[in-house]
Amino acid sequence: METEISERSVSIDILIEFDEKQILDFAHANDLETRERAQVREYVQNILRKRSYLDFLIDEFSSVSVAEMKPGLKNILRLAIYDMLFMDSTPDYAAINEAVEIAKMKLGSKTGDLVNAIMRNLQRDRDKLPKPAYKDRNKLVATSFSHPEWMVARWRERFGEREAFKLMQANNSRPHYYVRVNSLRTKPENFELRMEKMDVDFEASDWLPYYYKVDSVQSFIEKGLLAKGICLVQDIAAGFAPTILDPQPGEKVFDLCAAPGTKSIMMSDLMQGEGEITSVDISSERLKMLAESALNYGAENIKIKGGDVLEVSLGLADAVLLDAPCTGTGVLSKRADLRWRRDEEGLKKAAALQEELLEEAANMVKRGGRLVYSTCSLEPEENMEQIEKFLSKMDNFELEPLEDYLPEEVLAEDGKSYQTFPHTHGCDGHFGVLLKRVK
Ligand SMILES: C[S@@+](CC[C@H](N)C(=O)[O-])C[C@H]1O[C@@H](n2cnc3c(N)ncnc32)[C@H](O)[C@@H]1O
Repeated sequence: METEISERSVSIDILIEFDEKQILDFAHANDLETRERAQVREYVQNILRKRSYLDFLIDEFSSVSVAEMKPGLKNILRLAIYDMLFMDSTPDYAAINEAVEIAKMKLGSKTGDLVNAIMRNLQRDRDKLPKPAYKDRNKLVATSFSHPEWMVARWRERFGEREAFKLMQANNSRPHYYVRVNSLRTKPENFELRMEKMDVDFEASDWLPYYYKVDSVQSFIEKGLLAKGICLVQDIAAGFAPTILDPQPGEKVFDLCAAPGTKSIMMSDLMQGEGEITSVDISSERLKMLAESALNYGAENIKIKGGDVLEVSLGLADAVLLDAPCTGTGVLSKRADLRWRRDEEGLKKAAALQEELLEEAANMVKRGGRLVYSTCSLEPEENMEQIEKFLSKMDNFELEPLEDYLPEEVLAEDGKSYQTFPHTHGCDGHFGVLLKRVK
């Protein structure tokens, strides 16, 4: 019981900090055991995936509105309601008691009483819970599916309502994961034997070699497979950008916006460690992760360079990857926090930065060389519209066909870009193109 309280308590601390500072920091859980840390992640991500709906219920059952509540009380209630309604393993009395204990401990006995009253009200109506019934369709959908209204409005308009529902349902589901074998460390057949011994259910992908779909990466962490560099946790759609860049052993490659580095590591593997990858990123914190991974994965041909892509001078490369910073609307199932951190202004800013970065990246490609632009966004302004703008300014680049590299089902009709969607492809939403410098 005590550890359960601490998992819940730590989850609440993380959620409070997210409300106050927009920072999602799982380091609060560092003192817990591996499994408890995983439980904290589940709580936090699931509560963020259901946040608007949980807030709607709080408003229905409390005399104080959510808008007036301080982050402490609000997040204790969000977790308690989530526990009661969505955690089959938690009986109602335990959901209530633990929330009351945490409220008393963090905010005093009066708040404990308030939490108790609100939760008892909700428990009484547990089998006939109210449903959101706003006249404004976007508000209604946004509350029911726990997405921000601006996102709902644009997706309903672009995809139609049924399709938008499916996308949001996928964003609200627990995602599948992919692991990619690092061939610098082991062979796929040995890796499969290892997974069998670990009792892991896996499915080899027929899209790209070396990828396996798994339900959880927990046992890979526990057995130290990531720390030993045996495999990488990387969504299969994140592997498309390095795949179409197709870096060859001996080539000179720039990975701009490289940290935390999964694409650099994958490219080092594709190049069999021969040639040179210069991995650039503006974040020194994130570059530390890249440096550690490069060591773990035996990716010896990675050279790390801190700095702003708009300012560094690197010379020319055979192949350049620009995995641009973006809104991340394609990865909302794994990063539930992103939906609450993004807005339309942020989308405009991301698109403006991407435009500058792309022009700069293009200047680093030697004649005859390749440039891949990729994002984990679903928004046209960050994807194809960005490329159309680029091509209207630069007559020395052309789009290359991708059917030799990727399955048809992820390609646009002309075969010159890929875009995956969580609800149709069962993986994260990624976009990418391959550009060749022709003169
Ligand atoms: C989508 S993430 C990159 C993920 C990475 N390619 C991978 O596969 O692990 C975008 C990265 O761009 C970096 N970034 C943002 N603006 C930058 C700039 N002006 N110059 C260099 N890096 C930048 C961020 O720090 C972030 O690490």
